[in-house]
Amino acid sequence: MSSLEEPLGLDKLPSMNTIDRIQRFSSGACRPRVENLGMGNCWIEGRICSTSNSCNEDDEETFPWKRQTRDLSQDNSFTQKTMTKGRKSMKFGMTDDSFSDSQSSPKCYTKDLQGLAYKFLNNIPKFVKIVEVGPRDGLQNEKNIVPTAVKIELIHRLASTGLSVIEATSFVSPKWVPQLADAKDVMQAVNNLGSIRMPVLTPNLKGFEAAVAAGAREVAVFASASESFSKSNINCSIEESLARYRAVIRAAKQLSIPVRGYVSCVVGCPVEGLIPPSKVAYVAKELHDMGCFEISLADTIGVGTPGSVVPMLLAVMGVVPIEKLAVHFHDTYGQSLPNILVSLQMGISIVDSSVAGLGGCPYAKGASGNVASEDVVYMLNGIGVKTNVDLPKLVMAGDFISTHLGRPSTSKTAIAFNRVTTDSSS
Ligand SMILES: CC(C)(COP(=O)([O-])OP(=O)([O-])OC[C@H]1O[C@@H](n2cnc3c(N)ncnc32)[C@H](O)[C@@H]1OP(=O)([O-])[O-])[C@@H](O)C(=O)NCCC(=O)NCCSC(=O)C[C@@](C)(O)CC(=O)[O-]
Repeated sequence: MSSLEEPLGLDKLPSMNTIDRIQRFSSGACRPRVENLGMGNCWIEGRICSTSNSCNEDDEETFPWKRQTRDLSQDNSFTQKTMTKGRKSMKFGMTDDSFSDSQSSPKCYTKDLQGLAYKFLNNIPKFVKIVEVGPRDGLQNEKNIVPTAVKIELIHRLASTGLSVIEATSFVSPKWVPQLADAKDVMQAVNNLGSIRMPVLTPNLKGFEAAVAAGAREVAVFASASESFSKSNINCSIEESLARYRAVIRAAKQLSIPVRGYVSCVVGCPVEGLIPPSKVAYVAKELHDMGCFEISLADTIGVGTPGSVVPMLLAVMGVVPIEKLAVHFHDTYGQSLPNILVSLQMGISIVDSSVAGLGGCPYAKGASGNVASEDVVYMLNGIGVKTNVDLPKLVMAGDFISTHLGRPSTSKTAIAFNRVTTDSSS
């Protein structure tokens, strides 16, 4: 389709000439050009290090630069030094001697880069489950009613990308969310899509029963860490909502239906401002204890940065096992990707996102679209994390719904992909 389908990855480096490689990476202050690194392919060969001696921490005789890296990493200004030197000479903080060695040994030089990259990306899970929320969170805020057939087609297109979880719709009051008043029709049309999980939002027993009648095999309940948002979104206090969800979960258990739990406003609330991490941890623990198999922590209005997300995650990780936690970011301030990256570094391996960056909550003033699924997959590809999602197909699903909505996708990856595709075909 375009040069993006043949990206330059470090896995391809052995077939490249060393000088060519250095020129490519050192020009442009180390910034990869999109045509080189398109589709976010991983250039960190052997990041999965369990099978590779090259990442053996103790193998300092074979790879003496590792000792140096470890020393440098104890220095607070390590990163800055590394980047500065890297920009100038691609030495990555090494002495001139070690660089000369590397030059005389291309293999070693490649391992230097790989090893250093591994240091930074060491803790990131090898597989991330993407929970696609576009058909629900993405569309719920659309003013013009999207035809049911378009919603169904979107879900089918998303299903063809390899996504394993697609949040299909909500069984909420149509007076509150008119856009999803066709939940029953949507669910009935997609509830047989093989092994793909299709959770739907259920705010109470009434919604749960309607969802099950329409064929839902997984549901989600949604509480908030902010009293004000709880009131404006589901018309009850946090405690009242937890009592409702206990009833939903009891009913779900009887039918062996898994229940996902959301905590909204995990960083900030449009009314209350900053939300204390302890409050988030409390609600997350309640949902977990009552039987939610997974807890999605949602920065509903997208105000979080790694500075506020890390303490929040630390608080929740203290009370809910990390493998049960998902993150859900809205991109109001463009912080979603750094927030996701830091979440992954902390061990989170489930990420919610929305195709084409659709989204927003009608009851959260200031909420913007969710992080775009295309951008998340691109980043994960780039750091060698598997998702099993086909990025070109995902971009096409985003194009489909964006065309229908009559506005461009907000996914930077989709924009870049489409630009390169257009350029290369003209
Ligand atoms: C929870 C309620 C229903 C309470 O709304 P209420 O008005 O307090 O409900 P009620 O129990 O008093 O009932 C009022 C009417 O609604 C009906 N009703 C009652 N329940 C249902 C139902 N399930 N499905 C269909 N109809 C329902 C009920 O039958 C009755 O009908 P009437 O007698 O007037 O004809 C309402 O506030 C509601 O539907 N809220 C949902 C709002 C919503 O969907 N917001 C967006 C969700 S996004 C989110 O929360 C954040 C998240 C998850 O995306 C993560 C993030 O980014 O933060």
